[in-house]
Amino acid sequence: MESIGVLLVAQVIPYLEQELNKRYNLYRIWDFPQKSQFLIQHGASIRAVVGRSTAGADSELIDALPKLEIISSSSVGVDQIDVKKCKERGIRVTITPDVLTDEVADLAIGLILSLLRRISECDRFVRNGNWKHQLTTKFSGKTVGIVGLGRIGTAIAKRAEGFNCSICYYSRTQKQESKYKYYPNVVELASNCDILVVACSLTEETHHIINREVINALGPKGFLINIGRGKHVDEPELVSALLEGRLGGAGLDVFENEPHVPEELLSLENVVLLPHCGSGTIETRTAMADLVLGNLEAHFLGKPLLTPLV
Ligand SMILES: O=CC(=O)O
Repeated sequence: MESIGVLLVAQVIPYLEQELNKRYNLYRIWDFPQKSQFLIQHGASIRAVVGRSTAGADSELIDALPKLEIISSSSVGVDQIDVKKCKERGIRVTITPDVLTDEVADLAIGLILSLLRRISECDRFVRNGNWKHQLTTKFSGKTVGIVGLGRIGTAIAKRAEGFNCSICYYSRTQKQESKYKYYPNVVELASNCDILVVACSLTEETHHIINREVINALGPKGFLINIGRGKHVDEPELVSALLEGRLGGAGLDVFENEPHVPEELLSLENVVLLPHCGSGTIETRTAMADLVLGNLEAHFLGKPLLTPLV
């Protein structure tokens, strides 16, 4: 397999990069300052692309790789991949579902606790030599509204139940098997919960699903948690709602234009800001890497893919 050309389009954990390098003829896109030059020289030898949540393969890249057979992404989201084009061209797409569900759900609960109990802020007090006691907000028993009751949304709901929270949700269609209260639109969900958690995938329909109306419905005592994608939220609207006190607070693992974080958020104490690290544990990133490697191996040996999307 050493002769198979594989293009790595994003930095991944060293283990994955080393394994890819051992097994394939690996090209790292960042080694070539002129991407267009790289594509002219090597585009025709690339049979696989490996990406992650921050970079995949858009239509332009796919067009420049005539021999591309498979895109193996170390992520559950595919918003960086032109999936429609892959279907048209018969290019397989694999992702890393399930192995990261617990991690992302754990982080959502961590964000909720940090935001409501102001754990990050209190830590900053103590580090600065202050011993300030302030009253915060209780999490146990609150109503948690979840946008998108898929694998991750369900795992968050289960964890929140452990805090005696009432759970409600919005998704495109009501889940008949779910015991949680369903709202047919996000504004109604936001009006009826204390903490709104965004856990759906990013599609054209869910782009800016959290808009001014939703934020206002959540209100000055409401909290927004986003562990999905930055583009789920109309970020300028979120920033002005926080500055104007129309929203109680926000816990954000993702931003609209990563790694850019709106300047205004940096000085607010009612926000917790994380660098898109939902699945970022050694255990989970290693499991994701193994799935990427396993999918590539299966493909090139002509075996069934482990976690195919397309
Ligand atoms: O953001 C993380 C993922 O899509 O896996």
